Amino acid sequence: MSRRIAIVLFNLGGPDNPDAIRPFLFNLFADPAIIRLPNPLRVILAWAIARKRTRVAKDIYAEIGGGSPLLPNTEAQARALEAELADLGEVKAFIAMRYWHPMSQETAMLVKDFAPDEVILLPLYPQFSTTTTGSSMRVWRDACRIARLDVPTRAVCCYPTESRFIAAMAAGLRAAHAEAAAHGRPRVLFSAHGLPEKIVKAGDPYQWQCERTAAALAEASGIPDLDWVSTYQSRVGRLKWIEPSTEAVIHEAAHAGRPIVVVPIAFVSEHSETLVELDIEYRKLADEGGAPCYLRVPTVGADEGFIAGLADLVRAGHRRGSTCEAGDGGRICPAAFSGCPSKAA
Ligand SMILES: C=CC1=C(C)c2cc3[nH]c(cc4nc(cc5[nH]c(cc1n2)c(C)c5CCC(=O)O)C(CCC(=O)O)=C4C)c(C)c3C=C
Ligand SMILES: [Fe+2]
Ligand SMILES: [Fe+2]
Repeated sequence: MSRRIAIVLFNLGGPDNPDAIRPFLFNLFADPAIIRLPNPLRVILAWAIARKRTRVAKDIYAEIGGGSPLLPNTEAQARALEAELADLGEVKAFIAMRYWHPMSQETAMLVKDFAPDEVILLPLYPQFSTTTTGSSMRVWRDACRIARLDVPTRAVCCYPTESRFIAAMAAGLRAAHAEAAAHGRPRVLFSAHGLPEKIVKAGDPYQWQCERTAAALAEASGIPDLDWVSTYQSRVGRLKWIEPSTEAVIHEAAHAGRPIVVVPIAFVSEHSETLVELDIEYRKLADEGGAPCYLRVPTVGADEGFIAGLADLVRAGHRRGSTCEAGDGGRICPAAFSGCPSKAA
């Protein structure tokens, strides 16, 4: 009989309509991985921040029809991955979003109904952060307990330099760079979602992994003398976030009259942070600063090579247990390894 394998794709989730924005933001700020305060303080603060942020967020999501396309885009990746892995057995890819539906508890019930022989957790975050993959793994474990889902589970923690992910992004970079080069020497920004600096100082490996992705991508592009820099976008709140900010570097490059190419390296599909922040807000900044050209490289989405790379990670997890593509003594994903549910099959 063929093996039944459930793949659980982790992503952040996004509000699917304007009324979902406030509860989505509440869920985000109530996460102890995001706001590191004890309860009831955290929940009170989450309620207040969500209330205040809702106005800004409604304007953001209004630019893309009032809701996030993250779920349909993740569903397309799920279907592509199932097709790519059909030879392993009966493979079904489920989606567990962290802050909006379908969330881990709903998904754990669906996985239980599927009755798999094995579960493989696969974050749609190439770089590990305690705020994203770490947080999703923690709630997945709780959801499994509640759903009484007790199946051998393996986890992929991260894949910051996975060769086919990098190759797919490099192809997009080469195309944008060639177009921008008609206007002068392009300034290339490898832009990742930022984090409060204190989370990185507490040991989160995300920034270090983002820099490895950027370096791998610069190298794989094969563009001689590429002028690139790692930057961080999407700052919210009053804390100090990691630098340099994507906005500041765009401002500087635009005022220097340079063509600008922005490559989102921590997102693997399109949503508000790419379609609004990068394509509308930062483009405006570049135009106003006088940049002769502003191009944003698309995310990999359901690109054939990228999906094949994810499939390789699943196959490695299927064979060996918890996988770490770098395998460098734990530096790359310490939290994932001490925390991810992993049972010998
Ligand atoms: C690499 C991925 C991400 C990290 C790391 C991350 C950390 C992080 N995010 C916030 C606050 C917000 N993020 C918001 C949207 C959002 N964030 C990510 C990814 C990462 N976040 C994605 C993919 C999205 C888009 C969701 C969608 O539109 O579908 C938002 C909501 C939008 C807004 O109001 O700007 C907030 C708020 C914090 C505080 C944080 C780390 C501490
Ligand atoms: Fe975010
Ligand atoms: Fe790893």
